[in-house]
Amino acid sequence: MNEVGLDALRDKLDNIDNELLKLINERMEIVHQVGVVKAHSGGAIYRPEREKAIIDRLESLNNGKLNRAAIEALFLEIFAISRNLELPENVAYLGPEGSFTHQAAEARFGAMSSYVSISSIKGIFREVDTKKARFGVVPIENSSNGIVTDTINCLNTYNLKIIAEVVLDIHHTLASTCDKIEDIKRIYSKDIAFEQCRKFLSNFGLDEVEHIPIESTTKAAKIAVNEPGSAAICPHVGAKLHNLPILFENIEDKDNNKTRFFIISDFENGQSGNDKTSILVTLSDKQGALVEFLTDFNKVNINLTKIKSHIVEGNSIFFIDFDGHKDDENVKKVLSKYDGNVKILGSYVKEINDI
Ligand SMILES: C=C(O[C@@H]1C=C(C(=O)O)C=C[C@H]1O)C(=O)O
Repeated sequence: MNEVGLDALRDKLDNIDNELLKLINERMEIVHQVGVVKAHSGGAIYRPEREKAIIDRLESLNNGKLNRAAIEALFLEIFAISRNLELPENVAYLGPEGSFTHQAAEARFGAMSSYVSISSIKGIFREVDTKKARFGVVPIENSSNGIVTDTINCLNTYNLKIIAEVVLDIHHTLASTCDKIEDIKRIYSKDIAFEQCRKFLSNFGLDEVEHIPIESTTKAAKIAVNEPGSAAICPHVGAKLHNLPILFENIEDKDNNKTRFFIISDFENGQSGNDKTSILVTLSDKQGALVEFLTDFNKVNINLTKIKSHIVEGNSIFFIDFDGHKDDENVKKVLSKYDGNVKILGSYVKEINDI
């Protein structure tokens, strides 16, 4: 292409960008007005169900080159920036920087929000409970390692709400300053990451070297970069963040390794038409109690998507997910029977990428 053609195309782009800027600013002005209405009515600024409805509508209208993922990436960033102009949002995540939870937080809250790295799940609940952070992001389960008990315990103890779920595909890398695998004498990572990469480690004789479990995979990269003879199993972003050369990508045993995260806050979502609800249930210690509970859900046509038993202070409780919103008539009906035994943890928009 000659230079004249390029200049003409760039002029077109400049004009489009000028229009986009004008329109986005106009949009921000309206968001501001919505913010004023909400301030009067006491409504929450962040409305995931409304954001989903906008993305669904845009996807159905779309006849250009953008796919759903691209529309989502663009608009979630625009929503996050709008909300942030209204009310700067502090988001507490299970740190350190670059952790999978940090990635989940950024996927939802965009680049403009302010993030606080917290070193424990309980610390995140405390941060949101004391209103130091508006939102908290915590892992709830991994497809290979199951439920995260600390998160269940905190959901049981604190009166906070799950307002959204995020599911991330989890990929691990082996990163090290060593040029040869044989030079690796020890590997740092999180305990569950060692579990998830067992086959890879054994195939390369790395099950024989010392495995040092630490609290986060990104911290593993930070340590390994300063320690000759060591390596880290960490996310791609973690290795990049600490300038640790990546030797192997995607070393996890299962290629559909996923982690589900909850976003917690202190408000409840309205219905979106495509919701999921999480509850904790204590059932009486008599024969058939669980069967009766499940049958009751079946009778009102509620699809249970997850049921996990969990022990809290010696008592068995069930963590249950089902399709529907807590304000749906059939949900209200069935839950009223178990009043006192059920803690509703939150109703939120169901993610497409399920675990
Ligand atoms: C503007 C609103 O508030 C927030 C911002 C949104 C937006 O930018 O479109 C959508 C939903 C909310 O998270 C709203 O509720 O309509």
